[in-house]
Amino acid sequence: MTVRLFIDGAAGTTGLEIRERLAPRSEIELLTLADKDRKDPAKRAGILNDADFVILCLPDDAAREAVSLITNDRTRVIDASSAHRVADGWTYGMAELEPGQAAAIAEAKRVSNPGCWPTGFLALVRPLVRAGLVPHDWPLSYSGASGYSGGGRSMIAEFEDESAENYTDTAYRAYGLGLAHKHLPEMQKHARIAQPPIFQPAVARVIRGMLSEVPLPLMALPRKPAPAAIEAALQEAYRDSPVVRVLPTADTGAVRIEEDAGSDRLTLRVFANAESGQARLVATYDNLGKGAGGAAVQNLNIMAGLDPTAGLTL
Ligand SMILES: NC(=O)C1=CN([C@@H]2O[C@H](COP(=O)(O)OP(=O)(O)OC[C@H]3O[C@@H](n4cnc5c(N)ncnc54)[C@H](OP(=O)(O)O)[C@@H]3O)[C@@H](O)[C@H]2O)C=CC1
Ligand SMILES: CC(=O)N[C@@H](CCC(=O)OP(=O)(O)O)C(=O)O
Repeated sequence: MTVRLFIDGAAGTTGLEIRERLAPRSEIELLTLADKDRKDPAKRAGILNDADFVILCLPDDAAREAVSLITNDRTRVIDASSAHRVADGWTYGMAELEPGQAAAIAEAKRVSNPGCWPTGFLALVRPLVRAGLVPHDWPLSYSGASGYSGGGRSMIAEFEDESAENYTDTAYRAYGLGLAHKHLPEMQKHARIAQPPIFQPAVARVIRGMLSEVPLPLMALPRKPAPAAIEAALQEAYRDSPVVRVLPTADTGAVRIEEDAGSDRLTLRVFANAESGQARLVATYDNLGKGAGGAAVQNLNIMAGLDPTAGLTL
C-alpha cells in the first residue's frame, strides 16, 4: 500500500525537515504544489482532499484554515501547529504519554503533534503524576533552553542574518517573562495537573537542540520518594519505547544542549542528591526531531500502520 501524503507548509522549517525524511521512503508518495500555488486556498483544498494523510506545518491560523478546507471524511490530519493541542475531537500525538495512546493515535482522524516544550515536560512529569509520586496539585516548575530554529524561519533569520531588521548577536535569551506562554494549557491538560508549571524558557545561539528540566524537592513531596524511585518510575513508563530512553547519571558530569540534536530521540536523566533530597529531572532532544518533525513522522507511521520507527534517527 502506498501512503499518499501532502505536507502543507513544506517550504517552512518543520515542513522541509519532514519532507527530507519522507522523500526516500518508497511506501510514501509525496503530493506537492508548485511554489506559486502553495498559498492558494483553492489549490490547497484540491490537494488536501486528494491526500490520504496531510501534515500541517503552518502557523496556527493557516492550520485552522487547512482543516476547514478538508470536506471529505477520509483524509487524516497531523497538525504540527499549536492550533488543536487542547481541542476537543483531536488526539494528542505523543505515543509515549499514556498506555494506550499509540493505539488511540493509530485510529485517529485528527492528531495534534505536541509542542516542543511540552514534549520534555510531559515525558518527565506525566509518569510521576500517574504513579502518585507527584501530587496532581503540586506547584511544578519547568525551565530550559531551545535552539533558535524553534522559532521557525523568522527566528533563524534573527540569529543568522546580519541584515535582518531584528538581527541579534545574543548568546542566550530568556523569554516568556509574562508567565503566559502558549504551551501552558497544553502542559497542564496532558500532564493532568491542577495548575500550569512556572515556565522559564530561553533560546540559545545553537540552531537545534533542547535541554529542559523540572526541579523536584523530593523531601517535601508527601511520599518522600528516593531518587531511585523516580528513576524507576520513568524507566517503567518508557520500558518499551524505542524513542524515549532513561539514562543513568553516575558518570555524567554535564549535559549539553546538543546531546540529541540531529536525532529523534528523547533522553531523560534524574540527577539527585539523596542526602538533601533534591532532584533535577533533565530532558534532552531536538526541537525539530522529537520536538516536531520526528514526532510527526512517528505519528504518520503509527496512523498508517507502518513500522513506528521507520525513517527516524534513533
Ligand atoms: N520550529 C520548531 O522547532 C517547531 C515548530 N512547530 C510548529 O510548526 C508550525 C510550522 O513552524 P515552522 O516550520 O517553525 O515555521 P516556518 O515559519 O519556518 O514555516 C511556516 C511555513 O508555512 C507557510 N505558510 C504560512 N501561511 C501559509 C498559508 N496561508 N498557506 C500555505 N502556507 C503558509 C510559510 O510560508 P512563508 O514563509 O512564505 O510565509 C512557511 O513556509 C508552526 O505552527 C510551529 O508553531 C512545532 C514544534 C516545533
Ligand atoms: C525558541 C522558540 O521560540 N520556540 C517556540 C516554540 C516552538 C514550538 O514548539 O512550536 P509551536 O509553536 O508549534 O508550539 C516558542 O517558545 O514559542
